[in-house]
This record gives sequence, structure tokens and C-alpha cells, in this order.
Amino acid sequence: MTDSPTGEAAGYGSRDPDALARRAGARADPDRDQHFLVDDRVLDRIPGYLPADADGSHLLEIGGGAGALTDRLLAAATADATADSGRVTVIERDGTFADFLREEFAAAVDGGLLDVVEGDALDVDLPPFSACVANLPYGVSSEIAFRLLPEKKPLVLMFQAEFADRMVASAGESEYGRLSVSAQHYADVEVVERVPKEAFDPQPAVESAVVRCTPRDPDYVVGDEAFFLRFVKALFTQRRKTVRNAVRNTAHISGLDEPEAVVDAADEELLSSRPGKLDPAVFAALAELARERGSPTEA
Ligand SMILES: C[S@@+](CC[C@H](N)C(=O)[O-])C[C@H]1O[C@@H](n2cnc3c(N)ncnc32)[C@H](O)[C@@H]1O
Repeated sequence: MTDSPTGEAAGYGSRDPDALARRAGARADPDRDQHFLVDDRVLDRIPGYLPADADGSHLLEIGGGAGALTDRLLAAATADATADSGRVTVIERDGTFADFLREEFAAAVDGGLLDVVEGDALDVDLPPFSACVANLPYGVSSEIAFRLLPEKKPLVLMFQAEFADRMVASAGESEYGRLSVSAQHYADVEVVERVPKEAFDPQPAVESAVVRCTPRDPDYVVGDEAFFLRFVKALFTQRRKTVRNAVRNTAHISGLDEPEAVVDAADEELLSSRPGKLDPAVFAALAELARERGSPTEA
């Protein structure tokens, strides 16, 4: 593994994560959502999880840390020597690591290959990007994912395994819920690798998983996306109730002024089912009925 002062002479893609952390001169702090990937095999595989036809010309990384994944992304962005060079943008909240990334990858920064944005990924304007690959800070992974998903770009993201399982769950499974319907509204989502705690330093409390999100339009139509997502959120607060009672009991969340009109118009079989059993297309049809009959107020 490369452990040169800057590591840059060896090109990109083979920096030793431990050597990077040593050069950064600061320890990853779990209280700041810092769990650095230290398993080379996992690091090497992650960029390859982008869909085969993804445009990798401008990769976004959220949370660069000491740069082990940034190094692999720079390798991916420069792999095709015949194409115009790709680019990488990293958003990193911690100023110490943002400065270190600029130093460690100074040639890439100078060459216009790498841009390091110091800031909170929840606040900064998202730069233009063609795909995002990141080992997310778990404390805000849901918020970041739902900033990225509406952008409709390919995403390869590391999450806590339990969160990943909820994202990819299907109707009727115990993990199926608001998160599954909302994520699958924007993309095909799949767990492509489970990652043990030992792959990180410091180790997180739980197992992790890499999720690939391949954007696509849903196979149903919703007239008002914000209402659809609000309605899904509302009904899943009563996932074990019948749909009939869930629609009635959650009108204060979904914003329906007339939930009874929705119940009157809906199909009996659907009303006797449970929110956790409805697949996204059925949810969408019910949300459309609710929008037409239930007099929803603006959020
Ligand atoms: C799980 S670590 C990943 C570090 C590195 N990419 C790796 O895989 O080793 C998450 C990184 O996100 C940064 N971070 C935490 N919260 C953030 C936020 N709200 N916005 C941007 N970066 C954040 C942390 O400082 C840390 O460097």
C-alpha cells in the first residue's frame, strides 16, 4: 500500500486508509459521525456498484473524512484515459478533514479534478453531480438520502444495515414502511453488500450495508408528490390498524379535512387491509382518491 508523504506519485486508488488517517493527524470521532472505512477490499468494491450505464463524469461524495473513499473515487473518475477527465466533489463538515483532503489531493485540486466543499451536507447547495458515492454519516443518513433521491441520479450509499433493510423492503415484510415506499418512489433500491463493523475505525455499534439506488419513474402516477409522501407518512403511524381506521385516525397528519369521504369512496377489501400490506402502487391509488375526495389542506 502507498504511504508516501502525499501518496500522489502512485496515482489514485491504492492509498492505505490507516496511513491516510495518520497523515490527517486527527482521530475519527464517533461523536461527530466519523467512522472511517479501513478495509481496502470494501473500499475497492464500492465505486464498482454504480449501475453499469451510470454517468461517472462528476462524482459527489458526502463526508470525505481522511479520504480513503475519495482516493478510490478519483481513481474511478480518471480510469478512462481516453475520455475527458472526470471530476469529484466532496462535501465535508469537519474543517480539519476538509483541509487535509485539499492537502493530500493537492494535485487533483490544482488540476480541477477535485473540489472540497467544507460545510454541512444538509445546508450547502448541492453541486451539480452525475452520481453520488458515499459512506454516509449515520446520524443524518436519512436526511441526506432524501436530499439526494429527488435528484434522480445513481447513488451508492453506505447506511446502517437496519436502515438499508427498511429502504429495500417489500409490502408485507416486517421492515416495510414509510421509508421503503418513499425511497422506492424515486429509485430501484437494492442492498449490494453487507459490511461488518470490523471494516470501520472506530467501529460503529451496528452492521452496515451498501445500497444502490438506480433512479426511475414509479410505475404509478401521483398528482401531488408532497401529498403522497405525507399520506404515506401518516398511514404508517398506524401500520397495524386497518386502512379504514388509519385514514380516519391520521387526518391531522395527512391534512385531510374529510377523511370520511375517502373511506366512503374506497374499496372494502382495501379498507380492511393494513398499511404494511399495501404496495406502493396501491398506496398511490389510495392517495389519489384521498386527494380527490378528502379535501386535503396544504402542508
Ligand atoms: C462515516 S464517515 C466516512 C469518512 C470516509 N468517507 C470514509 O469512508 O472513511 C462520515 C464523514 O462525514 C462527515 N460528516 C458528518 N456529518 C456531516 C454533515 N452533516 N455534512 C457533511 N459531512 C459530514 C464526518 O466528518 C466524516 O468525515
